[in-house]
Amino acid sequence: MENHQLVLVLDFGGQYNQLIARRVREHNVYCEVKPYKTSIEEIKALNPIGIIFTGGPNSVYEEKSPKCDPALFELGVPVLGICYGCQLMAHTLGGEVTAAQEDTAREYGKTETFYNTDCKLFKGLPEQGISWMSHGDYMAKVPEGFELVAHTDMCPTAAIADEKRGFYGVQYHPEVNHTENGSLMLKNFLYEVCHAKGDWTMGDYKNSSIKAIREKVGDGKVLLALSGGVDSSVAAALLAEAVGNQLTCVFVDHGLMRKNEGDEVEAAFSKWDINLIRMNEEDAFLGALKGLTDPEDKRKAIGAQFIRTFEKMGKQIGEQVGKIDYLAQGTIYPDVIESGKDDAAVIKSHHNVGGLPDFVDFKEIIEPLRMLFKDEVRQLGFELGLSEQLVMRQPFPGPGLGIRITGEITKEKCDILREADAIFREEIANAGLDKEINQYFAVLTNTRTVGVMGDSRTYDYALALRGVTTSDFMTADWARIPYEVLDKASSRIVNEVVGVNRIVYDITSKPPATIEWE
Ligand SMILES: Nc1ncnc2c1ncn2[C@@H]1O[C@H](COP(=O)(O)OP(=O)(O)OP(=O)(O)O)[C@@H](O)[C@H]1O
Ligand SMILES: O=c1[nH]c(=O)c2[nH+]cn([C@@H]3O[C@H](COP(=O)(O)O)[C@@H](O)[C@H]3O)c2[nH]1
Ligand SMILES: NC(=O)CC[C@H](N)C(=O)O
Ligand SMILES: [Mg+2]
Repeated sequence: MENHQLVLVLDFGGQYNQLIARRVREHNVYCEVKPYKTSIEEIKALNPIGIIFTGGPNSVYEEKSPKCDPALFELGVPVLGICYGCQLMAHTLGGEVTAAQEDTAREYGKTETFYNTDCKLFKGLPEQGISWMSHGDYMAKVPEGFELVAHTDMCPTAAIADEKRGFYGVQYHPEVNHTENGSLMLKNFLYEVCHAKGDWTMGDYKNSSIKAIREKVGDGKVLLALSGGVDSSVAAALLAEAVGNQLTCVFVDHGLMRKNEGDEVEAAFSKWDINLIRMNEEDAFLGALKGLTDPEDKRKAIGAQFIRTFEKMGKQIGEQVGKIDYLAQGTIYPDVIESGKDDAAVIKSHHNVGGLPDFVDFKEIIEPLRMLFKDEVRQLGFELGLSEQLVMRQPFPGPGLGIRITGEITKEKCDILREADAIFREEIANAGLDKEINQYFAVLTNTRTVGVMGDSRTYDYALALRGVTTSDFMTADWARIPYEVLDKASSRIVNEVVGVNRIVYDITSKPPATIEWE
């Protein structure tokens, strides 16, 4: 996004890093998160208007803890350090950080904090408020040139500033909601200190993406993987606007779709002015999954089969329209992060990122939404004129029922799950809860349990129902679905679906669980 000002977030392994990026973008400034190891050359090339250091689990005085290049402080670019980032700045510039002693500060949670509102960071804000703390280390000495600009009862160094050089550090977490006015403190850093123009809006993003796609693709041809979900539909609308009929969309019916999904997608997109091809690949996908039980193996098999199908389609379509160089996908930021980008742990390999095979037979993969969060994608969808019904759909993962069946995947299990899931979704819709619950579905466990039906013993699958509320799908809470709705869904499923004799409801949040079971 070379047309926008950029704030760089350097990631030291904190828990709230994505939240920092969100907050910055909410203030209309484009922001990217990069690993702390990013070289000084790369940072210079990015030309950021400001740099934010995140928190992190380490202690700066330990030899092996992540550090930054001191040259970073010579760039003339303002820096805001948060928690570990603040301690690192102090440590690097000649201050001293130690483990907190009993009479100094070890603070956790909501803490009354006093601010010096002459400092730019706190300009126009109240002198007192709650901040969210999470630290066991303490800045015993702050570097030369710095002043103390906030304190708590326990901690004299709740915030430090060297306003001349534009360096600020806060011991608390301004990015979390628990910090009163935290978002406005970040805004002050962006506008008062970094002099941001506020040039990141979805309208701008749309226009500059369209321009960038046109420049890249020229008169080349693009194959877009269209699932009918929110992300790829928004990507399709963007590409259609950018390159018109140089675009062909392929919808793969992999046999792991929900009930009637294939027909619905085909019907919905037949109204669009795009070339759409529906491809039935059930045998290929179920074949690739045969005998696999480990979730990561299954995800990787599905990811690889997707690409093989796209390559096959690329060749076939290429014979009619000319060679296809580009494969486009609706990959979004959480897909990238959760697949273990940079130093983050691999949670699960999303089929379109970590599940990609090593070799992909296209010149390039185009992913115009790769830097966006889900709600930003939705905003872009509205900007492109897509209907609310499409933009606000609940997400459906690319591997489909493949990650909702534990153990080996067979056609029989897919059929059982399809029926049960359709009933659950119907009951949620009947209860008018389909907008409130952000994602809801059934999961077929690999556990069979004993039941009694019509006076005889059954030994069938236990099925789980899952419903979550979330805005960004990075964290989620389980939905408090009324008992009557669960009751209706449960009794209908055991009565109508052969092969299921027990229903459980999943009451775990994310973290510690994830939304999908695999
Ligand atoms: N059945 C499919 N056919 C073609 N492409 C697919 C299919 N399933 C997934 N993809 C590709 O993989 C990408 C990632 O899938 P994902 O489910 O995250 O996104 P989505 O389906 O577009 O949106 P949503 O998250 O709302 O379901 C999609 O954007 C699309 O490019
Ligand atoms: O396209 C996708 N390919 C995948 O491999 C994949 N894995 C999870 N998801 C979806 O991502 C969101 C977060 O899910 P988890 O909490 O299970 O990681 C939820 O919305 C999941 O449905 C996927 N989507
Ligand atoms: N949240 C953080 O960044 C913690 C920083 C450091 N590990 C401390 O305990 O003080
Ligand atoms: Mg999807």
